[in-house]
Amino acid sequence: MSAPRTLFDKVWDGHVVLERPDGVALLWVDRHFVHEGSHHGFAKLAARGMALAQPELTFGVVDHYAPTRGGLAAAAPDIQRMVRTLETNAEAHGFRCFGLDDPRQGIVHVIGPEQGLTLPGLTINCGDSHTSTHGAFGALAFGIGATEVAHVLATQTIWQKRPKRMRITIEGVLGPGVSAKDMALCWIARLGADGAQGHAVEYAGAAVRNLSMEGRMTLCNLSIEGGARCGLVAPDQVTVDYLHGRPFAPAGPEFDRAAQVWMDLASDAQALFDREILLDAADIAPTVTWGTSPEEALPVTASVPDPAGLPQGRAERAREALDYMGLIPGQPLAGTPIDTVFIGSCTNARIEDLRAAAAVLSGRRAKVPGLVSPGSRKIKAQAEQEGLDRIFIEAGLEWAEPGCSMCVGMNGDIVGAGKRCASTTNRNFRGRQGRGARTHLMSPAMVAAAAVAGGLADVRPLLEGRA
Ligand SMILES: CC(C)[C@H](C(=O)O)[C@@H](O)C(=O)O
Ligand code: SF4
Repeated sequence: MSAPRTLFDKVWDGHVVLERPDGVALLWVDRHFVHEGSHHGFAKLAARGMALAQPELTFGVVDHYAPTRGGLAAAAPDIQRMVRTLETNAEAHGFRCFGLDDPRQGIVHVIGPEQGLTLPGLTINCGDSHTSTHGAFGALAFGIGATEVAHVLATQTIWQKRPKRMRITIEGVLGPGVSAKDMALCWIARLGADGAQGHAVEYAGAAVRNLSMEGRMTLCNLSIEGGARCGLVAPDQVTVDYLHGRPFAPAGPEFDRAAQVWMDLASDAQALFDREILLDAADIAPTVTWGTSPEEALPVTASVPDPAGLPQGRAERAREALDYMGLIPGQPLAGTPIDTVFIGSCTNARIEDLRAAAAVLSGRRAKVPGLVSPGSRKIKAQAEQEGLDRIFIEAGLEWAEPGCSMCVGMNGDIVGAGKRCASTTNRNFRGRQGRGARTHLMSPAMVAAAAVAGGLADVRPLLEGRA
C-alpha cells in the first residue's frame, strides 16, 4: 500500500513531468489564465519567435483594466491599449478570450469557476496572486510571475519548489453575520501575513464543509494574504453540484465519471501535514482591518490597537499604519466615519456576496456614496433578475459593470486621497485603492452595514428580524 497522501500531494504528484535532484519539479499546467497584465509574457514569446504551446489550454479575460462605467471608447488611451493588446494577442495566438463584449466576461478568478474551466484535480496558473481562489475546487492553483507566464505560454509547464503542507481546520458553526471573509481575516490576523509562507494550505473542518462554493472561493482567495502558496478545499457534493451543467465542465456520463474521480481527491485519513492549525468558528466575529496589511484585522467590536502595547518591530509598523489610516490608538473601530464603500473584486463579488450586501441594504439608505461592481457579466445579469440592482440603486449606490475596478484602481476607479473606504476586497496596502486612500477590508454584509451607518459598524444588529 502506498503512503497516505494529502489532497495537495495527490494533485501535485499527478502533474510532475520531471524532478530535479534538488526536488524542484516541472509540472504540467492544465489551465493557463491570462489577463491584460500578461502582455510581458507574450512579448517574451515574440522576442524569441516562439509559438504559444497550448492555445486550447490558454484562456484570456479582460478584467484589471475593464472600464466599469462609460465603456472602452471613453476610457483613457493607455487603458484602451492594455485591453486591445490582450485581444490582439488572443487573435494572433488563437486562444479563447473573454473580451469586453463577451457576455461571459468578468474577473478571471470569478469566471474560471463560473464557466467550469476550473475543475478539481487540475493545475491552474495565472500571472496573478489571487489564482489561489481556484483551489476552492480542490485544484492546485497558484499565481506566477511574468517570467513564469512566458514559460507556461511557451511550454505549458512550470518549475516549482514543492511547498510544505499545512492544514487549517475550522470546526463548529459560524455565528449570524459571520462569513468566509471573517474566517480568512481571522486566521491571517492570528498567524500573520507571512504565517503560511512556503505552505500549501488545505482548509478543513465543519465550518469549511458548510461553506458554499462562493464562500470557499473567498477563503482560498485570501490564502495568499496569509503568505500561503495556495489554498485548497477537498471536493465534495457541494463542489460537484456547483460544476454540474457549467459550459466547459464535462457533460453527460463523462460528468458522472469525473465526479467520482473528484470525490476521491480528499486527503487520506492518515496523511501528515507539516503544520496543523485548529480554530473554532464560534470564536470568529465580524472582522475589519484597521491597518495597511490584511493581518492588521480585529473584530469590529474591538478598539484600534495601541502601538505602545506591541513588541518593538510591530509597534513601529502599527504606528506608521495608524498614521496613514488616520486612526487614534484606543478609539473604538465601530463608529469610525467612512467616505465611501466598494462592493466588488475576485474576493467578494459573486452572487452570494451581492445577496448578503443587499439583504442588509434592502429598504435602507446608504449615508455615503459607493460603487457595486459584480464579479462577472453573468453575475450582473443574475443579480438584476433577482432585483438586487434596484436595492443597491435605491440605497444610493452605483451599479457598475464587472471588472477589478476599485480593488486596484487600474481602470481609473479610485478612492480619493485621504478618503476612507469600507471595501470587500483583499488588500489594504498603502495606496491600493488610489494614492492616499484608506482601505478597511471586511465582508459584503459588513460593507453594507458601514454604508448604512456612514461608518464602521457591526452588521449583526441590522440583521435582527431579517431572514
Ligand atoms: C495586477 C495583478 C498582477 C495583481 C496580482 O498579482 O494579484 C493584482 O491582481 C492584485 O490583486 O494585486
Ligand atoms: S479583483 Fe483585485 S485582487 Fe482580484 S485579480 Fe483583480 S485586482 Fe487582483
